[in-house]
Amino acid sequence: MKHIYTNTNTKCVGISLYIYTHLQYQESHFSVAFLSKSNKPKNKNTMNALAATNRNFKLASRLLGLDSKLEQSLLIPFREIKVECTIPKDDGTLASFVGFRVQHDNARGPMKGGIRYHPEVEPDEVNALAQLMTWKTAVAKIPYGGAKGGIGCDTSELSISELERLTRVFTQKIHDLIGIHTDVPAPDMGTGSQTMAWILDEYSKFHGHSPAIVTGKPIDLGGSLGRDAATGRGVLFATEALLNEHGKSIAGQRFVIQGFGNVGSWAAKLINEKGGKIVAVSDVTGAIKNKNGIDISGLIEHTEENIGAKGFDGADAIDPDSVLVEDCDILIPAALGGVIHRENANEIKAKFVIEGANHPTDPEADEILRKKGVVILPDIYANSGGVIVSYFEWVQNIQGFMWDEEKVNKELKSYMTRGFKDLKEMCKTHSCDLRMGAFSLGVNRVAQATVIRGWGS
Ligand SMILES: NC(=O)C1=CN([C@@H]2O[C@H](COP(=O)(O)OP(=O)(O)OC[C@H]3O[C@@H](n4cnc5c(N)ncnc54)[C@H](OP(=O)(O)O)[C@@H]3O)[C@@H](O)[C@H]2O)C=CC1
Ligand SMILES: O=C(O)CCC(=O)C(=O)O
Repeated sequence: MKHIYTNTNTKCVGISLYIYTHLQYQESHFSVAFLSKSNKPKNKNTMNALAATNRNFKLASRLLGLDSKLEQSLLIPFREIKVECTIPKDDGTLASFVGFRVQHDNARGPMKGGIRYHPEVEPDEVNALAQLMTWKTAVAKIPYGGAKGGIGCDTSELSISELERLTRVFTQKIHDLIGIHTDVPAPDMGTGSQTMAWILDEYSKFHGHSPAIVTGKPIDLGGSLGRDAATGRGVLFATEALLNEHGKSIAGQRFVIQGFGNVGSWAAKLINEKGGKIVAVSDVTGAIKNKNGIDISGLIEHTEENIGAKGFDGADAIDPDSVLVEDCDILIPAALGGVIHRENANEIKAKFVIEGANHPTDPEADEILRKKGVVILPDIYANSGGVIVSYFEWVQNIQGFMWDEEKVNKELKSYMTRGFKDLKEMCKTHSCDLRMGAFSLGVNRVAQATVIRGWGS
């Protein structure tokens, strides 16, 4: 059953500050880069991420008629880990960060989910994202549970060597709580294949060479062909499945994409190749618009050279806050959570919202959009392409056999197509929208596994 676990290595930031200042360092040499935030939403217009996720879970649980004890057991995380990570910065001073790994549920298999590096990483959000991973892996019907991790840090303020030291310290603190058949991390916002390579290397010092300990790693270390593009490709397949049902195709549709990192840029490229027109894009540097369609290959080159979309010649700069409400047919949020809320939901022009990001839509906005007739394809299905190909990567590592990219993409398409069919079936059975269809599909599969194991009574 689930255990609430307190890691003995965990120290609160206050204690570590005391120890270090009294050992050898002057307070001026020491910066605390992150302090745990309170249990409040980041944005006054949004519900706390965990409260919102719990709410959706409980609605699904009631639809399924789950017993209240089983409901409690499914809701409480298996284990919550919080660790202090102190590194020497390049200038010799020390900086402390707080890292988290929340392992939500393992009834269906090893827990799986990304590691996020972002200033807004805080316990409730990591908890919510871990829970979403449990339902996502179940919707995808891959043999995993759910987890998520993160470090509260601003990657733009850290050098590559500082990021490497931070990742290695974090891995040292959690290595005995993750494992190939226990909990397998992957990239998320602010992390990528290089981060996974450092985790693999550090973990392997304790446990021997272990390529399957992370997914989304470089191909040379056992990564899978197609994993880099997988979440964006999954977004494409999910969009195609939804449009097909509405008698439409990608060609000629006008898209707006918020976020131009791994998910947003791959989704843009693949949608563009299918004839979709990307009319506005944003990232942290700003937002741009071209009603005739942005040249996506040119924008990818520009972002690589200039570290951001700002200043791209082939489009006009617009207010980043307005990107979500730009005129378009399909909106793809592919950055942060809680960006669609009660203050902007009414202004959204898109007829379809495809959730590339995790938890981009606040429950109040969900309701407003539903009343407006906007169809939302929920995160736990729409962005599941990443974890599906992570599963293929893990399988390849365990088999010691590499698949070609064609096989990876073909299998991904077949998993995404099956997921959409299962999701629609659930909507029909329970007369509910796509979000509740996805939640009830995921929750039902995890509940069944829990009961069969004998944990549910
Ligand atoms: N990577 C994966 O496989 C998966 C990711 N996801 C989810 O997709 C989302 C994006 O992740 P991923 O693409 O991996 O992350 P990346 O770090 O690769 O990219 C994030 C993008 O969001 C942009 N961004 C950050 N803050 C803002 C903001 N306030 N407004 C507009 N853009 C912003 C970043 O801008 P800049 O580059 O300028 O900093 C960057 O373009 C997250 O919610 C993640 O959880 C879901 C499933 C799998
Ligand atoms: O690939 C994975 O294991 C997890 C990706 C992830 O974090 C997500 O789907 O949100």
